Amino acid sequence: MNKRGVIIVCIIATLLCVVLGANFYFMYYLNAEEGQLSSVRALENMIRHKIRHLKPAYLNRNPRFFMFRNKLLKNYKLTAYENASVLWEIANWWPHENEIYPLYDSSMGQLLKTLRDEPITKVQNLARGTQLKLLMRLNNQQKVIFKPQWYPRDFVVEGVVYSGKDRHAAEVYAFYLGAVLDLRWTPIVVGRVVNLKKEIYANGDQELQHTIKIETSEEDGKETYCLYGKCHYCNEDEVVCGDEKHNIEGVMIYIVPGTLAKRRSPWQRTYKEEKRAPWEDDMTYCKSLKSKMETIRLLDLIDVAIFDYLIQNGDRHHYETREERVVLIDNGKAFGNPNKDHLDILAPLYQCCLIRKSTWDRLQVFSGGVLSEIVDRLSKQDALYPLITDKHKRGVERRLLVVFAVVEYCMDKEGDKMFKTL
Ligand SMILES: Nc1ncnc2c1ncn2[C@@H]1O[C@H](COP(=O)(O)OP(=O)(O)OP(=O)(O)O)[C@@H](O)[C@H]1O
Ligand SMILES: [Mn+2]
Repeated sequence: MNKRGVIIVCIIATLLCVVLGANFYFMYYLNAEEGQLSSVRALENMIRHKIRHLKPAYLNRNPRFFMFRNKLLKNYKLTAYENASVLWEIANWWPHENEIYPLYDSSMGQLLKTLRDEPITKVQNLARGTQLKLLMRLNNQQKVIFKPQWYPRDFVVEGVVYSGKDRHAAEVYAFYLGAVLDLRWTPIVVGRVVNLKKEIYANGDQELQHTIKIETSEEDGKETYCLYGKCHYCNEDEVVCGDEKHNIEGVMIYIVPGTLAKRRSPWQRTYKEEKRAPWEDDMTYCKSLKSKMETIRLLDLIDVAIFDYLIQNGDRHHYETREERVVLIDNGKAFGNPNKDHLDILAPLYQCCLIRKSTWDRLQVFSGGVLSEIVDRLSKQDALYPLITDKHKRGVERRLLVVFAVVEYCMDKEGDKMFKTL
């Protein structure tokens, strides 16, 4: 070969290398991505398969349910009381670690009634968190947090899982669901219709009054009160307005006594639609967590994942702890879209394949349509009943089956060692 020939061969070889190299590089990434994608898909297919072949015990009513039903209904029944102060004092002694209230206590029904009936004596904006909320004082004594209604029950929040504003009634639902599942880690919450003029504006401090717009109709002179409040996302164009009697719906959230610490969730989303978090693509994500995090904390977070999956709260970017145990504060972003289930809220369960034995036993008590039914029965007394639409109720049942299916999938993988008693 002459010199020119050698140069041409070299150029061709280099070009080939570059093209092939780039191609291999590209193929490598394609495969890696496909591998991750297929593992998420494979899991979904596995769950689909498991759901089709669920044992009848998961689909039928569990006779053990009757042992719980009457006790629950009795314990949470709104009951007349004499002295609200005494009840508040009792309830403020209740919390122990992350258990906010006792399993059964004759004061519970009375406490619920105080939240419904006691006079609101002072109101101010509460600029904690990012959404509109108020701090209210009941009968010059007990402080509660108030979150107002933004949407009617049948409003479908489109978009990503954390879209939209708070769904006030979800906070009440979460309280009763926690009670039923024995995850008594939520604040005590009661729905209430409140008068924006006579109860909020009239008892509000100056700063709050400045965040309420009063408009008078030129036609009939009728006033409309609209609150925009003070918070990160608050602005004058997004308001909660009273009806013709100035009433608004909202929820009274009992303040959890003690110190809460806020921590970043390991399964936090990026909150950027174009950017995915590591846990979203890595099915082995839990492996490293298991060595970094105490098992009890991990088990708490798995309970939280099941709870959040049932109600479709995909916004637990941080979780809060009380005495080193996880509490379920802020459940307002649940029940956004009844037509869509976000399986990835369950990632802590299917990636770690661990669950507290007590949680697993408890979930099975409420199989066969009973879970949504008992929450419905309990919440019948609430001022906001029905808390959710029938479509959302069916969603809760559908997702409970998914939880059963995922646990079955984990049992195949891990056997009985997936159940923990911590
Ligand atoms: N019932 C409660 N008892 C004690 N503290 C509470 C209670 N509810 C809320 N808080 C405190 O107020 C903070 C804000 O409340 P919350 O998380 O409900 O607001 P948010 O506007 O939804 O916040 P974010 O936008 O971060 O989700 C909480 O982080 C918590 O520290
Ligand atoms: Mn929130």
